[in-house]
Amino acid sequence: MTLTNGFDIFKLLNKAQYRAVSSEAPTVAILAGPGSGKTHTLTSRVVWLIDNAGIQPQDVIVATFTNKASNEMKTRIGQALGGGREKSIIIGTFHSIARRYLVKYGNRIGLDPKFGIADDSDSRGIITRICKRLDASIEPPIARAWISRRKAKGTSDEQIVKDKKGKSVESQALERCFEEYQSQLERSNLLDYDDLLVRCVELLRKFPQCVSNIQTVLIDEYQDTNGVQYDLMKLLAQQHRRVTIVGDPDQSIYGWRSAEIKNLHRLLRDYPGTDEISLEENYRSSSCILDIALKVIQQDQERYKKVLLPVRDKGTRPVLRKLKSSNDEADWIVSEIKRIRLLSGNMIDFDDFAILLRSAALSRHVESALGREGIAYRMVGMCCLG
Ligand SMILES: Nc1ncnc2c1ncn2[C@@H]1O[C@H](COP(=O)(O)OP(=O)(O)OP(=O)(O)O)[C@@H](O)[C@H]1O
Repeated sequence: MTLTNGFDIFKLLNKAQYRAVSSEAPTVAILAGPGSGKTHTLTSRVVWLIDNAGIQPQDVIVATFTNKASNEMKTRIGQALGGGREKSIIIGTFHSIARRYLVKYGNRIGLDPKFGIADDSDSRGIITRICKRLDASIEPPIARAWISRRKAKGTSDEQIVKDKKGKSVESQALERCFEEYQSQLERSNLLDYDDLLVRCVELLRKFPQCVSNIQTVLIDEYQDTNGVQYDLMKLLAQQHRRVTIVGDPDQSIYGWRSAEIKNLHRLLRDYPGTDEISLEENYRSSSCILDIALKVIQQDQERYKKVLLPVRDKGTRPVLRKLKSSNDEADWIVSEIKRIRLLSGNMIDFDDFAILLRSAALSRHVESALGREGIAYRMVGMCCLG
């Protein structure tokens, strides 16, 4: 399959990926494990929908979970489509897409178009002040998480029933804090991140014509959507009900941010006839790594079952060592680096090794051990993994 500009981005697709990219079904669910080319497939589907199925770029919405992912996707789509056509596609995080519609049409639901955004630290500050003033024994971080969870739930029928049941156990102090927080935001013409989604849902429910041009909606990392994001996805796609999602239920990392694994079943229920496609080949890891990862994850009896077949060779068997102290761990890591380097006749150099830490605070012992052995190292991305 060649594009109108003669570029053949599809030649790199395997059979299952190709089927997903060119599926004629209105709704497509691509469910696959890590490193199986999900993002690559989603990007190619956007290109196919525009170049092959004739959908106009400005009628396509692609939602991702980070700005970085959006930018990368835009670049890749741009390279394939050419002619700057990617510039008209609405690609962004759920929040940026919601903000865009609210700026344009928010006055229809009584929003001042000059609204500001309360970022995390603004929200924290407002809630801390309210908690102090209320003099209730609620911790501001708990109140904040509760408020955010409440907004993120969305408004599906299941959820409303649950909310009604839950009301009696919700503490009055939290309710009060919630109300005060909302009126403070309103007085200051601010929306927090959750409000962007909630208000956009309200807008699109009342004024579906705001998205009447939208032909198709594609979602990356679908496993991380929460209730309100699901509502938003449905509303954005309400005109033609054409949705493509890619995700890996095993990789859901936003449980704490109300990501709902149930959203997958909800999608299959709400969009009967969804073309379910699994990508089984893994391009990233050796079979030894995949075997161990599967053994861990398969302990979850309720997981959505899917296969992961290595394309790469067997590789080296991963080793799990439990040592008595952080010092012992650090010494062992350094001795392993030296051993492996020696075994390779110094072909493997120090900058071929990476040591991953769950948090930067854990680096002290490792850094001392490396220092003792005179091994130069570089600390990168002082950000936690866990
Ligand atoms: N058909 C293919 N042939 C060769 N390489 C491929 C193919 N599909 C994907 N890849 C490569 O596999 C790697 C993983 O691709 P990609 O990032 O799209 O996977 P992913 O499933 O989105 O990963 P993750 O689960 O981590 O988000 C990339 O280096 C990509 O270029």
